Amino acid sequence: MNAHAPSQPLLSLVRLPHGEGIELPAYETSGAAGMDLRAAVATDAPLTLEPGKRALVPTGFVFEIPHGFEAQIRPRSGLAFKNGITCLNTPGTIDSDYRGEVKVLLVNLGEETFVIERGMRMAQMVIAPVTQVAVREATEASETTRGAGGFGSTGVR
Ligand SMILES: O=c1ccn([C@H]2C[C@H](O)[C@@H](COP(=O)(O)OP(=O)(O)OP(=O)(O)O)O2)c(=O)[nH]1
Ligand SMILES: [Mg+2]
Repeated sequence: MNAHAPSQPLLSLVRLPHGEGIELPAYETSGAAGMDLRAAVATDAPLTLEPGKRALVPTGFVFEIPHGFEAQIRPRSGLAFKNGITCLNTPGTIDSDYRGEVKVLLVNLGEETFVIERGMRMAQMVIAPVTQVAVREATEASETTRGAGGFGSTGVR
């Protein structure tokens, strides 16, 4: 389901040679927040991820994120729960001006070796609006009730 309504921001994808035959990212259900990303590893060379090891897994695409948005690469909860596979840098940040291949930094926090095969839905991507702020240096910050309290200052109950 990749139909484009005129008011929707448009994500353009440029397929790389090793992405040939990989399905485009898509929302799996009508209310899905994320689109699943598939692994563009070679069919005859699946990626073996030993416990404790990490790997940068290709998606096979250059993404042109619309200006004013970012893509956040996040783990899939099923892979995390069943296999201990997660994204090391979650959420990974894809800038709207990035024109390289999007890759997913997976890490195996499980006890078993995990094999990533071509076409496997390995992670998901959420497109989110970004606000770029103006920055200035100031001599003092405004007063608040919280003040400098943090890191558990309000308790747990
Ligand atoms: O999971 C990720 C994270 C990043 N990137 C790409 C797209 C992103 O726009 C670029 C830079 O990412 P980031 O800013 O997180 O990395 P950095 O270490 O700060 O590198 P740079 O100095 O290139 O910004 O790398 C990915 O393909 N996958
Ligand atoms: Mg950066």
